[in-house]
Amino acid sequence: MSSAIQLPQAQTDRLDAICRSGAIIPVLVIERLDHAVPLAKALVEGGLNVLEITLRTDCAVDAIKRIREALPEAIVGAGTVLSLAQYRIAEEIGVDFVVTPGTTPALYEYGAESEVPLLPGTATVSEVVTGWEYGYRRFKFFPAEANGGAKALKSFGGPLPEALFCPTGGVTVDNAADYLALPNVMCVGGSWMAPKSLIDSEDWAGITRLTREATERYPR
Ligand SMILES: O=C(O)C(=O)C[C@H](O)[C@H](O)COP(=O)(O)O
Repeated sequence: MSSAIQLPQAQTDRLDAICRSGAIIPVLVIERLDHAVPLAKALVEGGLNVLEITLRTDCAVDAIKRIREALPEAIVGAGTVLSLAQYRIAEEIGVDFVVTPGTTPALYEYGAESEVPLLPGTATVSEVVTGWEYGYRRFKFFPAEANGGAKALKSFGGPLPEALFCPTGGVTVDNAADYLALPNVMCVGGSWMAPKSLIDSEDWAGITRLTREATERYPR
């Protein structure tokens, strides 16, 4: 069975371009607005230009606006989108993509008709199959490590070889290799290169160092 509402192929193509432009999508929690631009610059300098800013903090929307202005070369997505209202805000501020940690049919439907592509969060095969009914073929797998890690994703590839994933949640510079070796993984997401301790101490050079370590180990 498939829904009357279908994700256009062009949106899958756009997601592919975003998810294939680097092996890693950093997932950022920005608590202070003045951290937004130096943090984004530190990551871009380390070689990552696709950034997911979680809408978990009060300043997240303004942080995205500032980063877009200061770093037009960065591809900026809104993460932790939990509702249609947040999806609309992400559209209004002109993000390049939206990421959800988990996905309801309402979010799948909204994403299929939006100009802004959705990378929908899934944790089970059933959730992937729900997205499949709306034409989705690209997904986030969250929380990846807690849900069986690379072994689980490898198993997803049996019945659903066309579904490609960005595993996120518990991914590290070391275990990223297990995911990136799978044919159904496009890239991984994670916060390890921008830990709260380094952001709080405004150690932007330290964040660039961790980012460079990751991009040198996993060049696209
Ligand atoms: O907020 C969201 O939308 C999420 O899905 C959660 C993030 O993906 C994880 O917080 C990143 O995971 P860690 O790399 O383990 O920190």
